[in-house]
Amino acid sequence: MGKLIEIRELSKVYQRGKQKVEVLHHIDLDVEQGDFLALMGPSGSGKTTLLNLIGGLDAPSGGAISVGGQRIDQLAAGALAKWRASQVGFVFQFYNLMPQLSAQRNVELPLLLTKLSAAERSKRAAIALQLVGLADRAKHKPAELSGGQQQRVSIARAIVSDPTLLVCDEPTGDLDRESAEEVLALLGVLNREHGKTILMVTHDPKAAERARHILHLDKGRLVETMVEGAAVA
Ligand SMILES: Nc1ncnc2c1ncn2[C@@H]1O[C@H](COP(=O)(O)OP(=O)(O)OP(=O)(O)O)[C@@H](O)[C@H]1O
Repeated sequence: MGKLIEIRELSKVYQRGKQKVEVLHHIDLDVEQGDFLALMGPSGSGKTTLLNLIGGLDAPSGGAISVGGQRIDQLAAGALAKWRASQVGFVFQFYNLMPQLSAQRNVELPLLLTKLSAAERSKRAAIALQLVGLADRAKHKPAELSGGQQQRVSIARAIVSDPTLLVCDEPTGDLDRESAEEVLALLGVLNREHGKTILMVTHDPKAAERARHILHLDKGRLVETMVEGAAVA
């Protein structure tokens, strides 16, 4: 399938008062197109930081990140935002839906940044909601949906722009087992049948088992895993 993500010598330093704290230490990682990668590790090990760098939400302190051949660490803020809008879908633990908007309108939101007509936006959002099994909930507001349904709306929002990469930060962290399984099954379908490359941070070993590979981060370093084809470069 080929390589989608190439990370070399990636580091991230946060300034805390006068102190510098290096939370990622020279990370090397390759991710194949079509992979489904679970990222595990203790609290504070840098998982969210790494995910946000790969998704272009934050800039590294050093090193290189290429996604689809594009050096995203070298893009200026505006170009990075454009890249992100077209290439990455984000799924968060607490859904981050707009409470006053219907499911349909929430899913349409990323398309407001495009030149698509209102009719086309509406059509694409309806298709995305159908794909996550919530066509009949399009008019509901988030408060009128269960946690699992809200997370599926947020997944519809993440895929509505047809991005290559889905970045999921503890997507099942706020869900009961049954809803978590539904969300994981949906991510599996998006990976296998729609070719989405998925990076998922999780604390849940059952969630991690649904991925193709599991990576462990410890104190800002990737540690080798025993899983087949471990992707540490
Ligand atoms: N904006 C920031 N400024 C300063 N320090 C930060 C910032 N963001 C994160 N950190 C620190 O970086 C370290 C790694 O944080 P990160 O959120 O990436 O860890 P994590 O592995 O995702 O943790 P958790 O599992 O608890 O979500 C932590 O020590 C955290 O306090």
